[in-house]
Amino acid sequence: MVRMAIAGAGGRMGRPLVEACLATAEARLGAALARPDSAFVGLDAGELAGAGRSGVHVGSDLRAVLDDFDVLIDFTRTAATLAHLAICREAGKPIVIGTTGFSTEEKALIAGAARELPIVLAPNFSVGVNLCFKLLDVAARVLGDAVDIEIIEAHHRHKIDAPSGTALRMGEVVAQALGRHLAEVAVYGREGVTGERDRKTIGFATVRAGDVVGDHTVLFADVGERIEITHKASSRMTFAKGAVRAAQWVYGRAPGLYDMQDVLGLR
Ligand SMILES: NC(=O)C1=CN([C@@H]2O[C@H](COP(=O)(O)OP(=O)(O)OC[C@H]3O[C@@H](n4cnc5c(N)ncnc54)[C@H](OP(=O)(O)O)[C@@H]3O)[C@@H](O)[C@H]2O)C=CC1
Ligand SMILES: O=C(O)C1=N[C@H](C(=O)O)C[C@H](O)C1
Repeated sequence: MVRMAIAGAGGRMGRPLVEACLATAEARLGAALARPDSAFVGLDAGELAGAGRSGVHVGSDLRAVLDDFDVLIDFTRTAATLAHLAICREAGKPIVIGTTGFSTEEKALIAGAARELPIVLAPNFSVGVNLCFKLLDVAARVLGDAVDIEIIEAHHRHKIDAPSGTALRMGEVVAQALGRHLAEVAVYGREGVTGERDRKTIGFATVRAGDVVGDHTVLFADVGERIEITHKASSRMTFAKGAVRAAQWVYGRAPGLYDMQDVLGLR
């Protein structure tokens, strides 16, 4: 039985995370957290998630609940996740991080903490997206430098980072398969007289609209044919179930930086 704490319990991901945790026989909801000034503090976390009474009330101080959980699941904002990570590092608590939008320096900080702590960091916890990462690697190796590669993603109007963490990881997967460095070949949007396309570039296009949960397409376009690998999420529960699975998997592991490919045995 793994006891889990959910950060950002009132958020779009926080609520399905609480629900997924409560619905998993081998997991227990140990704690739920929100900002100190949040109207959710004091509410029953299960009721807030629409999953019925859990007996766990939303708190606002991670240090105060350290004895109540084994693994923290954090899908919040970069600054909040890094603050929670510092506390987990002191306390030796594993952490599952779903937050996206970290800078290179912030990713290095997380990697540093993983020398002392088991951490699962993944831009997408769905099984389908992680399968797509494998398919993209194969597609890029087979198609090679003959094709133009473009990554198109769409998300809801509230998303604050772009391109999505998943789109960036897709870019890294195809770039690595082709022996390119994403930082050198990425093109983030186009405007004006751009000139002809340089074959080695990997283009990103971002759509933000309505309530789109998360769509990703990688387009491999040759002359005469094109291949599209697409994933569409229709429920956040797919991410939440994956994160709860990751929390069960990471508990008791050696320190290290893991991702969902490790959890699913896809590496
Ligand atoms: N890896 C994956 O599979 C997925 C990752 N994500 C990522 O998860 C993150 C959250 O997304 P989403 O749930 O849509 O966002 P929301 O804005 O709905 O939720 C964020 C939550 O974090 C809380 N929060 C923000 N700042 C703090 C803080 N300083 N201290 C404590 N709590 C804080 C918010 O509280 P308040 O509302 O009071 O500000 C809110 O409850 C994003 O980075 C997103 O990209 C999303 C889906 C899947
Ligand atoms: O913010 C979201 O909603 C999502 N963010 C993740 C990302 O940035 O890749 C994953 C998912 O697509 C939903």
